[in-house]
Amino acid sequence: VELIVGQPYRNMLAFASTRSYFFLGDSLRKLSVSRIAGFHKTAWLRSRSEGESGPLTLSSLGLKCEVDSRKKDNFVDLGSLNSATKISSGRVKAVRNSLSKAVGTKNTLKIDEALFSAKTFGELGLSPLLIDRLEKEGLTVPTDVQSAAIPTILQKHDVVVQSYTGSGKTLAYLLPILSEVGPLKKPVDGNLSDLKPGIEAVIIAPSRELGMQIVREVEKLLGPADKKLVQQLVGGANRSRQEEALKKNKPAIIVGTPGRIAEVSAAGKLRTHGCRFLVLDEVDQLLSFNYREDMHRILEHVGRRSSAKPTDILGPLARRSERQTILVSATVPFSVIRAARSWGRDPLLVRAKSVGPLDSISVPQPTSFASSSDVTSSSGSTTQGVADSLPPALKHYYCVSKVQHKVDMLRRCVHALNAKTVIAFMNHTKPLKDVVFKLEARGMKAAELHGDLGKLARSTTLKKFKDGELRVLVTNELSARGLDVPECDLVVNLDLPTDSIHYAHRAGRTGRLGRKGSVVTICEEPEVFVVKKLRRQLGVDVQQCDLTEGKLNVCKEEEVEKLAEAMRNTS
Ligand SMILES: Nc1ncnc2c1ncn2[C@@H]1O[C@H](COP(=O)(O)OP(=O)(O)OP(=O)(O)O)[C@@H](O)[C@H]1O
Repeated sequence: VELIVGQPYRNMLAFASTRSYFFLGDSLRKLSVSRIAGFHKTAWLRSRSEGESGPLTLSSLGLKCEVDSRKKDNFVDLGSLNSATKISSGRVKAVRNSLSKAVGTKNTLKIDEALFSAKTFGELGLSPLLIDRLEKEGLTVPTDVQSAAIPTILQKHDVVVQSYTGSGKTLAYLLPILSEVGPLKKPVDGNLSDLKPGIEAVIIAPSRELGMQIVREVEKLLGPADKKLVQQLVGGANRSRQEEALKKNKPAIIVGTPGRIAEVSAAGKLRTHGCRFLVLDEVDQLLSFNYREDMHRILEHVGRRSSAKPTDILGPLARRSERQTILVSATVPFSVIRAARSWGRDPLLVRAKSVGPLDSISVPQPTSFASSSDVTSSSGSTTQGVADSLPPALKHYYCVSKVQHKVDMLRRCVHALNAKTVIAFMNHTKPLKDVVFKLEARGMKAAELHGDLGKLARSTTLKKFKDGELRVLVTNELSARGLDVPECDLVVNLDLPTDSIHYAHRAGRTGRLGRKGSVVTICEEPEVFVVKKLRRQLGVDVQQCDLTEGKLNVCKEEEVEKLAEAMRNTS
């Protein structure tokens, strides 16, 4: 079945989540060579060679419409499933109300509500109880990716959900699950209390902070009386307490990190064979080497085995399980597509305005560059065409600086853009402290955030940053995915990201929900070619700028070469 969402309106941007994470803990567990070797025979092995492939990403909004209309012959209008409605002034008002309710008074950056989908949650086939809950939470209008994903998941398809950062992917998979599982599910023959015992959904996230964020979203929807029906199994927390809670609360939904879930499962304390849903959030991250053994176990144990026999070629992971497999990320390299084909049954690719078979996707050619030796690509591959994973409202700049002036450049950049909430990325942990020291010395409130800090220090720093007590958060790659601070209006790359995927996730920390945001990459002169390469891969205009007289000035094309020449002469 090939479908296209009949939405006449432009893409949406969802709310700010508080997804933040660091890759300490259970991802760093030792791997068994023999397990990995066996594992390599499966889809994982194939994912290794994915440097030869590119990501399948969202088109920018304007381009998207073109792509959709070109592919129209191959797609069916989702509007036939859900009568498309026009956004009336009343609808816009409802969205505005919904947003202001949900955003609260703290957020000052403007959200473009016109980018929200025209549909209401009520039109998507969700359970009435769930719709009531959503309304109570001030959520009435689904984002485009939710409009596309919810009916598709409810129709029991395996899916890969892809849309740009901050576009509401979490609810896009949580809502159809909660519509089928737990106390908010659709009544069966009018019987609301038809609750099945046992775990019905397992959601995996690559870090404990991200896992906890998802838990909080589920708890919010379940309400205080039923919040124990979701159980976290994240690393860094007391395992025996988690196991006790499992026994006592008999949760329907498990959210956790690969290491901890695999551990508890291996200890025989987690019964997931009756599980109906398996979600891998930030799936391309979960395909990385560190998670292989744990993910292998999870894929093997979640969901009842169907009678289908494994094929010799694909190995045990190819065995079809009766669970529904949902893979989610803003960036979907070919490794994800391959994994989806191996683990799912005729999976569909769900994007903001379209739903189609994975086979309908053409795979871009490989591109790759490495600028840092100890930062690995999330998927083990670099890819091209990730522009569709970037929030469309973002503005991208780069400026050239000598390495010793970078922090000063960052400070000037913050002032020039009058940025209030800034995330500065570096590739390594060690220099973060020095940057903080220099910023503080110049009167700019800053703090470092990385996985080597203790749990308490991390949460305190993050809270301070979210509360506006810090202006600049200096962090490393580990914060690039999931960290959600809606007020973040500037991302600065003090070191070049490893590849376009890393750029996209770093950049995605700002400009969430259609808010304004800028990304400034500060690079040395010899690195300019890398930025230009990134610019090509991203398909966005990364303009060269300089910072003089307290202003960010975009360099005119003819001046760019002169500046480069001047830099070469002074060095
Ligand atoms: N329809 C909606 N209306 C209002 N708020 C929404 C809606 N859908 C989601 N949100 C809120 O938007 C926030 C961001 O959504 P979410 O974290 O799912 O984005 P995402 O696409 O997963 O981003 P990322 O890829 O960066 O993780 C969440 O806090 C969620 O509560």
